[in-house]
Amino acid sequence: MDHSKEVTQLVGQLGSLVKEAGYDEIYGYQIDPTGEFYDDATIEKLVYKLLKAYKFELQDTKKHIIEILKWRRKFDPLSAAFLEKHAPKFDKIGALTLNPDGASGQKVVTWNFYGTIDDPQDVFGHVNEFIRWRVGLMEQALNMLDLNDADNDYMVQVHDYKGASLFSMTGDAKKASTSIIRLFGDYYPEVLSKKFFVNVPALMSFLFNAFKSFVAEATRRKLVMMRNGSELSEYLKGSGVPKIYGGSSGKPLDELKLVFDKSKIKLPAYVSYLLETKIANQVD
Ligand code: HEM
Repeated sequence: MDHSKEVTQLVGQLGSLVKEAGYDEIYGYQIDPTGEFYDDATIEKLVYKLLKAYKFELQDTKKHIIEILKWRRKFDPLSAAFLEKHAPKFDKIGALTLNPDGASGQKVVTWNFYGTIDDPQDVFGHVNEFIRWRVGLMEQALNMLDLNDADNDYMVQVHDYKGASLFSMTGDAKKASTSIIRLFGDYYPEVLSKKFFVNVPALMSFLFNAFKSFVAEATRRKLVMMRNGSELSEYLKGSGVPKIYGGSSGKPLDELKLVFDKSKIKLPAYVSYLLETKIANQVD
């Protein structure tokens, strides 16, 4: 179905949404049509994505855009991704890889190893610290997508639960998980192509349905659970995927990790501008 009418209508109203929210950036793109970093073609793609998330209902989409903008103004996810230094304990439980020869929607992959956590209180007990790190990983992955490339405008997320036990599913872990699930559901619509859960211990597989109940319906359909890591290759292949998961890379995930380093990775112009402005204001 052609939705160009809704896209045009919504693009025409972005200026007023920006005014109402007091903020003009979503997923690193400037959405104020009068702004110097505004790019028509990209914003049309972004607006299409947002409309799709809310079933092409204009009023509902507008309401959600305002909520997303207000949340981004307050939470500052770009800072979580590109400025803040997160505790080294998080390095072990998350990674971002690129998978350039992967299938459509499978060129950017985030990984979480929540089963390797020895001390759940240390990781999930300070929930804000955890949330800022997890959102930062999400934003770094978003930054590697290209909304103008129909093969790279969605990402894959993998949860590897190797080593997980029911003892590690503490109250803190449950609270942190449900907070992230809600936050991703509310503020990151239409970014996932698939989310895979691998090495899920048989005794914990019931958690799949338990967690799924918190997830929005459209996302629920994208979740796939499997017993072993190597089964992942039935769904995800490529040079950004290590052999233990059935991919074609001989390197372990640690070596494939994309580490954000400003000197090596060029951030989009508007993201750089916003970050530089923030740094300048901190110095003043
Ligand atoms: C030690 C045990 C576990 C911990 C600490 C944990 C942690 C988390 C966290 C932090 C999230 C938030 C989303 C994210 O970070 O991407 C999440 C989501 C989720 N988890 Fe787990 N989890 C555990 C076990 C399991 C198991 C065994 C399953 C079964 C497959 C499972 C299924 C899910 C599902 C379906 C979601 C929602 C997906 C989403 O909306 O992102 N979890 N979990």
